[in-house]
Amino acid sequence: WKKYPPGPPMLLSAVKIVQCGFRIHPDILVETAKQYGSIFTIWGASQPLVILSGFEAVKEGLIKHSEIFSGRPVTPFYKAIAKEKGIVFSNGHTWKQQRKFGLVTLRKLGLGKKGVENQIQEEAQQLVETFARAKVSNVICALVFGHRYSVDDEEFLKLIKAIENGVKFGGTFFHLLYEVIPGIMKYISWPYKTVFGAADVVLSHARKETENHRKQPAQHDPRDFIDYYLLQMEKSKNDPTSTYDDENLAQCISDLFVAGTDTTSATLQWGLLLMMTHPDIQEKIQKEIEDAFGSSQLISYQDRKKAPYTFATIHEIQRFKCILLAGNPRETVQDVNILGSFIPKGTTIVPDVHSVCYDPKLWETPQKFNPNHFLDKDGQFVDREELLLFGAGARVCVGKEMAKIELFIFFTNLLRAFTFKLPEGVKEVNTEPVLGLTMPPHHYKLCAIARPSNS
Ligand code: HEM
Repeated sequence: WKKYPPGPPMLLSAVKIVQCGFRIHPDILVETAKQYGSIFTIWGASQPLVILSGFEAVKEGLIKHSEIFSGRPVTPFYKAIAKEKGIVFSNGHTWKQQRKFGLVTLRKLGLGKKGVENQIQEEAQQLVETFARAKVSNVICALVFGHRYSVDDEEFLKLIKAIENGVKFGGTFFHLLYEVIPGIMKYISWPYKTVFGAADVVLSHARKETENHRKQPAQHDPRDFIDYYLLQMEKSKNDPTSTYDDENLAQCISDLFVAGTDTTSATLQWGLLLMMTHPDIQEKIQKEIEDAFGSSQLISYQDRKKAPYTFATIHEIQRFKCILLAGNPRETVQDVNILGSFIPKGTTIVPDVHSVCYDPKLWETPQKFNPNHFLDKDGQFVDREELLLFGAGARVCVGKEMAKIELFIFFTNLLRAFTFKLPEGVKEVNTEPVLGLTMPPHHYKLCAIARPSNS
């Protein structure tokens, strides 16, 4: 029996989870921290979970002991889905090699530079009412497959639906049941058909695109992620330590879609909802955008410096409507002592990013939407390390730069083109999140009024 940091008894943890309808509410973790301190243990579906609560504990774990906390727990369900391939659900040598390749290749393809930015600008030009998920996915399509899809392409819509279904399943009752009884599918398979089917759709699509690329090899001038990967496979075919193979490639592609679509689109959906409920802030942003770029100038990420209030608001949207239930789980790869607590090797760690977003010690008005949190007294943007929405340390989000560019360019173009209001007769909008691993708003209707200079 290993020793873990203190926390509520096993039964109490289980009761709380059941009380919440098998969907842990982020507030439970904050409440528990008040009683047990910033490092405590709760008993999850099949094993103890050590929670790091508040900025100091999360930073100490993810940044100061970056390597020790760099493992990813691979639970029975995620093992069945991702087979420990790719980036998100791999560990050790495979993870190191695939992650490094992913980062380097995304950078080569123009992450943070011109390439991907042009793609994002192109998508932003086509702002339509069904923008969010489809537009975000199309940026990844262009990067990975080398082409985009029309938003009504059936195959593309199938892919987006599959990603949505995959993400929605995380944290549900049947997900937790699988983690506790991995053999459950032998007895009841129907709850799992949709999610395994969704994983199949994404992986089959990845394999089909890979075959198409093989038929037209890039040779010396790789055009996209798949081209780079195939060249790397060829280069390292005699290296016995190589993990570059078809299965890792398909899983990397799936990872980029699944990790990069719902996160960015949920943030944008919250952004528009908050603009509807805070018309004064929306107006201020529109004025800033108009003064800086007029009504037609192409907006690039570099331009964020000319729009500090807008950039600060995007960060505040991320803080105030933190889309992560807690933070992506990690695993300790060796025994460690942090802030006086001993945590054994192989423990699942949940960095509670939510608690950091609302920590009254860090934010002037934690419960209020307030872009000033990211502005200095002269109205200039201040980047704050306490905003840990992309994780931190060895496993920090691979798409962080890309997501930042997307959020800025999509958001500014949307607000330049439209004013967002509640539809006629609607007085209120539900501002509670849909509980899950990623937490978007509930479906809502908005009224997008074309702004005079754009109509
Ligand atoms: C607003 C948008 C996004 C948010 C909030 C977000 C957040 C995160 C978080 C919290 C993690 C876990 C980090 C950790 O373990 O500490 C992560 C990992 C990851 N993200 Fe993102 N992400 C976003 C967009 C993207 C995009 C656009 C891509 C790809 C193009 C992407 C690809 C990945 C990958 C591959 C990982 C796994 C890294 C690893 O395990 O080594 N993400 N992201």
